[in-house]
Amino acid sequence: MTQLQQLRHAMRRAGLDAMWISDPANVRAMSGFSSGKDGKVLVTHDAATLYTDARYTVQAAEESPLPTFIARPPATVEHAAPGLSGLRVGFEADHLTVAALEDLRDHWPQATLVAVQGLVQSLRVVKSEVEVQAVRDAQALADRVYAEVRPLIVAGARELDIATEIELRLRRAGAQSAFDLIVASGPRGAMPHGVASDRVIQDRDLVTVDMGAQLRGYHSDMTRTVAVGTPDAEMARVYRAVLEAEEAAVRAVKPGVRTADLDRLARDILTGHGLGEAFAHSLGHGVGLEVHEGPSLRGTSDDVLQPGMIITIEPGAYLPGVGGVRIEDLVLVTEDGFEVLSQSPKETL
Ligand SMILES: CSCC[C@H](N)C(=O)N1CCC[C@H]1C(=O)O
Repeated sequence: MTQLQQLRHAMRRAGLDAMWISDPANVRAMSGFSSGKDGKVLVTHDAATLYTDARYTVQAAEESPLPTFIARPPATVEHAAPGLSGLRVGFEADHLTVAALEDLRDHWPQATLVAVQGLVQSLRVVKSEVEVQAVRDAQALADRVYAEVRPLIVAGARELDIATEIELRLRRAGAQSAFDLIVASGPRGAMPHGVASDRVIQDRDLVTVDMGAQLRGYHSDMTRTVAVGTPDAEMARVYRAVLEAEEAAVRAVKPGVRTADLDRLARDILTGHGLGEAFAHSLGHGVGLEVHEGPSLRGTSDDVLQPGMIITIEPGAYLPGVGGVRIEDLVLVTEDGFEVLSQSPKETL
């Protein structure tokens, strides 16, 4: 079943006659149009239309099988209005701005607008073979770039130099960075989102490199923490604890497992090493058209692993004023277990 067919089933279950899709990743998922932020999709039970403007006439025709209406707002919503009279139309409450909602209300007075959350996203958590291949290719590229750049992580280099090298190599390969590159050395390692700064890497630093490629719209995500010279004994201990938690959580990945239980497993190991408080975020997340998408590997999540999900396993320990460690793999949930997509070597400290 295509994602569009799945969406129509989901719309029926939610009592919706139509769905106005504005979230860029959802626009891309439903239409194939890659400039999702400048597109909208209207799906009813018997039609689906892509709306974008004249800057994208050629691109939309090349990328999307959907009939396309080229116009700028408000002509787009005016075009849709007659067909929506008397219908219950869902909109994406976690994306549409208040102003855009007001606009829909003004132009579709005969429709009942229904706030919907996560409906299209839920159809994206299990990946098709084509999607898995796209993420696989993105990760393979990231692994290659990491191997090229790892030797440059030495005392005297700036975090920004490392990030620039990674970015340049991704660009040359026709991809781009999946997010603002995290290169956090020494005490900056205590920042889970420590994007590369002009700090000069010092001997004995641990350096956390969190990187991903975005290729054909799909993302990868991987973290390695590396040592420059001989690290402090306490940080080496923290590294081994995080590695133990990461590897144990990866090994536990299989269909039917609750993601909250995976988070608990990693957290308990870190707690056993006195690092429970230092693990300041969830164990991971799904990866696909967005770098952060479902399922959530949060302690409070009700998500359950299914074959075809692609997730990160990324425990960390962050010690303010001292430093930090994070180790992250990108993992495909298979029919009987898991496959680790990220192949870059991890250091033994
Ligand atoms: C801004 S994208 C960050 C990618 C990274 N791998 C990641 O997902 N995380 C780093 C810290 C925890 C986790 C997150 O929840 O952001």
